[in-house]
Amino acid sequence: MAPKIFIDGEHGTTGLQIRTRMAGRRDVELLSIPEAERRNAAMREDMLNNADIAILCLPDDASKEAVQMVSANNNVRVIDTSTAFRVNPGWAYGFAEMDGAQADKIKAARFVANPGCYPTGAIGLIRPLRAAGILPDGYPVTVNAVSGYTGGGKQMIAQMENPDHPDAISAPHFLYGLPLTHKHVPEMTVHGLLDRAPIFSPSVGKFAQGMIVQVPLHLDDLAEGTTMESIHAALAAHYAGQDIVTVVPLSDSKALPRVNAVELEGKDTMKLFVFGTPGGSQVNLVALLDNLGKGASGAAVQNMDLMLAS
Ligand SMILES: NC(=O)C1=CN([C@@H]2O[C@H](COP(=O)(O)OP(=O)(O)OC[C@H]3O[C@@H](n4cnc5c(N)ncnc54)[C@H](OP(=O)(O)O)[C@@H]3O)[C@@H](O)[C@H]2O)C=CC1
Ligand SMILES: CC(=O)N[C@@H](CCC(=O)OP(=O)(O)O)C(=O)O
Repeated sequence: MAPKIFIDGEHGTTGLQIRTRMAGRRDVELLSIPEAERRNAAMREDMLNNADIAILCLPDDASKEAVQMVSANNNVRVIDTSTAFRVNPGWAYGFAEMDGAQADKIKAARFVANPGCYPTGAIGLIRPLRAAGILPDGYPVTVNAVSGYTGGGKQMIAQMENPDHPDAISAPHFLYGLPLTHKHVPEMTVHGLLDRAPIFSPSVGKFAQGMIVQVPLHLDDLAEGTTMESIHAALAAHYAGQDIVTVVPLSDSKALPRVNAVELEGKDTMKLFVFGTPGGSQVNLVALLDNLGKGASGAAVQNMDLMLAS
């Protein structure tokens, strides 16, 4: 019998994209409730407890309630796409490529926390350099990023697309998270293996799906002898043997005049770049992804497939 999957929040931005990715799959059975009943707690509880895997695409508080609804039922495994459980040690962090053991942890887990979109890029760049001893303790890491507006869910989509919305946003590009306390900082710190929280400055552009995450570094303050080439080699070695996270060869990135935030729209992969001048003293590490692809829905489906393979 095909495993049963219930997407709680299936009519929201992340949920809809997961459903689209599952369309036509015969190896799983999708449980569903009508859009008008999406907040019907009794129906949701019933679906949640009849699923083999429940994928939660809800705000944090609703995710916590949903986990309560299934906590006593060991037959149900959970993938949560919210921020609620990402630094909870009882949950496997759903970024399979972040180190060699992570895919097996996800396969075996009952509870999997899908990463945030920005942390996917930031951790993808930082963690291999911490693990290789290139990025030393105490380094003042900064993370600057731009996201497509779908990252803000149904509410921000309406604000950006409907000029008559009472809180319409007309800016083509804006900074937010200005108090520097964005909810993704703990996750970047813990899973980036950082001993010091990064300064994180997010922004949104007037495009639906896409994301650029930048981590600029001074080579003089890294492990002795670190070069642009050695950083690239460490990233390339870390991500060898799979094709979801790729490290763009230096010979290719050197020839690029610009990086297009929407290049990977609709894709579930991530590209990493090392920019700078050979022999120079600085590099800019860049991650390119779709906030709803590897940054959310694509990662959730990848995690579901790993769990089903166990
Ligand atoms: N958008 C993105 O790029 C990313 C989103 N995420 C995370 O995914 C989760 C979902 O976000 P997103 O899809 O963007 O949000 P949306 O607002 O687009 O969708 C959320 C859905 O959940 C429903 N919902 C809200 N509260 C409840 C409740 N109490 N009970 C049942 N259903 C409820 C909403 O219904 P209603 O329409 O009635 O409000 C809506 O259908 C969030 O935790 C978000 O942080 C993670 C990574 C990236
Ligand atoms: C553009 C935008 O608003 N982005 C969201 C993050 C999207 C994401 O990764 O979702 P989680 O809430 O699940 O972490 C934000 O900054 O809150």
